[in-house]
Amino acid sequence: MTTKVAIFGVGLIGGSLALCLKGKPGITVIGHSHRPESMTRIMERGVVDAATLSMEEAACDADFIFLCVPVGNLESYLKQLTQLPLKQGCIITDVGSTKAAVASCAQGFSHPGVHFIGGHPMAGSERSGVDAATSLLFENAFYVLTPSPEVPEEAYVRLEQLLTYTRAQIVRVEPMLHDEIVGAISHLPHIIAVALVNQVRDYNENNELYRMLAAGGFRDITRIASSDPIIWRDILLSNRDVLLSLLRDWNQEVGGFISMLEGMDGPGIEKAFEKANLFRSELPERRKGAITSLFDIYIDVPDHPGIIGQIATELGVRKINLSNIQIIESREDVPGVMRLSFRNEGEMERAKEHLQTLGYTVHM
Ligand SMILES: NC(=O)c1ccc[n+]([C@@H]2O[C@H](COP(=O)([O-])OP(=O)(O)OC[C@H]3O[C@@H](n4cnc5c(N)ncnc54)[C@H](O)[C@@H]3O)[C@@H](O)[C@H]2O)c1
Ligand SMILES: O=C(O)C(=O)C[C@]1(C(=O)O)C=C[C@@H](O)C=C1
Repeated sequence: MTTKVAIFGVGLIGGSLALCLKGKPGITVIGHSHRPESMTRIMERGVVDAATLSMEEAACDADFIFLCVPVGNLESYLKQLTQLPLKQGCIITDVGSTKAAVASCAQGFSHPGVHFIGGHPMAGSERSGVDAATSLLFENAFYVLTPSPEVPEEAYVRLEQLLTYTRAQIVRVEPMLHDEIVGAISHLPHIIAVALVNQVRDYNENNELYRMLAAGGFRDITRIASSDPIIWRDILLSNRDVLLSLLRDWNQEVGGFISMLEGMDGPGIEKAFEKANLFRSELPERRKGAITSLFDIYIDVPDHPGIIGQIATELGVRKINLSNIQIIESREDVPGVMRLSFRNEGEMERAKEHLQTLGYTVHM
């Protein structure tokens, strides 16, 4: 029996999901695109089994429908879908970065025998489009599902099972709570990054040295300022009330620093850094296998062609078996981080020791 998965919006997230599912036993992935140019591109990249511009063709007979379009388009896609003859038992889900708005909109559109379950993979990138898609995107990340109480447990479990191919860890959260939390840990940081870049951009108008000297700290905190404007316009507007409240709190945080500086409050500044340092060190290690028990190390590497081959050869000659190797967040002219995965602790420790003797900085 074939499971048909339809993906509407085959960009970064839709394309990555497609790559996780395509080729898996009994699964056929069909991509829907709203523009002929992107349809050609998704076929060229080979992320789906078939692609179509027709909503009906993509949706008809689908067992699962993933809406991977900007948040501002979700309502219109849902509306159009519910007017189509969908398969009994079909599960419609989305990947939007806010959950309350789509949940309330889904309440309004009923389709007998079809269930809507909101979703949000907590993984992404500042890049967008199908060219940035990768099957590894969700590995070990959290994947939030926000089913309403009416969704039968059987449907929830079916979606959860399909999502095991992403290798993400599923968590169930109420839509509004999701928006409050994700507002603070994702949406507010995007606003801060953009505001900071624009502040420095203004100073740079009068002095190019700002741009020239911008180094690690500025780049680390502002990577996400390069995110897609349309995607983020929609996210921020959709989580407006939460963000207004978070921004007021943020003003207080900023005000705290103003007071400490005005009052030459050294101990206060120290305490702020200590508190932040402690909380940050307790964040779950995003890249470490919560599900798989991979043994990973991270090394800083120069971003130049051939570096993967070089490291693999170094380990190969010492008969240290790698199970995976990946460059993470590789950016122009700054060191990239390479993740090396091993099947057991022994191999990992030997690799760590050897790479350190070669002068690499190794992080666990
Ligand atoms: N970027 C991230 O880090 C991230 C992470 C998790 C979830 N999300 C959510 O995933 C969804 C897709 O984001 P993405 O990063 O994959 O974006 P993307 O730009 O890479 O992909 C969006 C896709 O939607 C298609 N699309 C269909 N109708 C459209 C329309 N009317 N206007 C614009 N595009 C349209 C585009 O062609 C494209 O294929 C968004 O809802 C976003 O909130 C994003
Ligand atoms: O890593 C990034 O670039 C992201 O922006 C990913 C990120 C995040 O803020 O953590 C962005 C939006 C999502 O909805 C989920 C994840």
